[in-house]
Amino acid sequence: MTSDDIPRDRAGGTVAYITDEPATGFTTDAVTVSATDSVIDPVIEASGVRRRYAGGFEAVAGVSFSVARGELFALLGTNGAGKTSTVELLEGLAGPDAGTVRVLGHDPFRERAAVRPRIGVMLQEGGFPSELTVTETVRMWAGCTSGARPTGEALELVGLGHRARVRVKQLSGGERRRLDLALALLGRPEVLFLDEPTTGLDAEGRRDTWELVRELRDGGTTVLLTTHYLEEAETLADRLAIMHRGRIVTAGTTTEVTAARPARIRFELPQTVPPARLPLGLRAAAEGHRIEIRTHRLQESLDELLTWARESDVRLLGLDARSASLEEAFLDIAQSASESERVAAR
Ligand SMILES: Nc1ncnc2c1ncn2[C@@H]1O[C@H](COP(=O)(O)OP(=O)(O)OP(=O)(O)O)[C@@H](O)[C@H]1O
Repeated sequence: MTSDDIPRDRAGGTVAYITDEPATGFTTDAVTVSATDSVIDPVIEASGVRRRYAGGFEAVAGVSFSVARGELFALLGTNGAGKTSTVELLEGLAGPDAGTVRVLGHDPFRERAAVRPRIGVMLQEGGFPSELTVTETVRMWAGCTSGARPTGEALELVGLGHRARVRVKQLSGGERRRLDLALALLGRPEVLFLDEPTTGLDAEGRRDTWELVRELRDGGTTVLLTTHYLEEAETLADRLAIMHRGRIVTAGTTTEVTAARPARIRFELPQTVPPARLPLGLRAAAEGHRIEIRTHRLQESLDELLTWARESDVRLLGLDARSASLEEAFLDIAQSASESERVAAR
């Protein structure tokens, strides 16, 4: 890497990469990752699944993953990556154009009657009759659900007990999401599909929902979650997959997904200390006093930096060192995907 390649951060400082590290970019156009390895007792299985819409656009282009009983699996992805299109196949709302889908050992589309009573579905948009009250809506739904929970219990579960008599049209966006969740939980499902369950919820509502989802998972419910909130996936998911343009480009536990990304060390040098004085292995371009170092050897790099600072009597201002987050991994994927698309378009 030459100094011309060194990107500037938003604060106008310098980003230095430890150069003897493995490449971290993804080749999202070429890679299709399978997340089916070593899953014992799979409850949800997708194998080589494809879905094409009218006009021939392939929204799901060969997706494979499995979810074990009692596991919480998160499907993440860029906008339009194909998450909802995939989940709808698992929910039995459509059949795949190729590949196989199994839920609780059945084809959810062809054997809908065997699967539907055992799953709970929270769609991205519920669409309730707006004139009914919250209670009437739950009762109506309970009429089509075998072994439904009592209405009050379902509403208390999602923190809507105090809104029971309110008309649906008077609920806030966040309250409607909670009502959606109450309906998905009515039949005490073995498998729960949650499509962006906390969109529109405030911070407290989001945390309450996380708590509830965690309790359900701990009670043995298998959960497939799609979300745009990376913190949500990081907090809840046992494993996750990241989709882009119809394919899974990386999958695993949060630790596995972030392990390949470099950690960051940030600090500011006093104005009297030029960056060129940094040890050779950590040296940034000789401009700017805000330094960001990316490294795959966080402990060694930090050790080297702190030793140098102590021996040179230099105070590192605002020192911050952290491993890669899921958000960074995600942004890495989105960025390298756009770059490979730009190259392909040339
Ligand atoms: N009924 C449809 N007909 C044609 N194209 C569709 C249809 N539904 C979705 N698509 C397209 O398929 C692609 C995948 O959409 P999908 O909703 O599955 O993505 P997503 O990952 O859930 O997106 P988001 O995160 O933005 O909700 C998008 O390009 C979308 O425009």
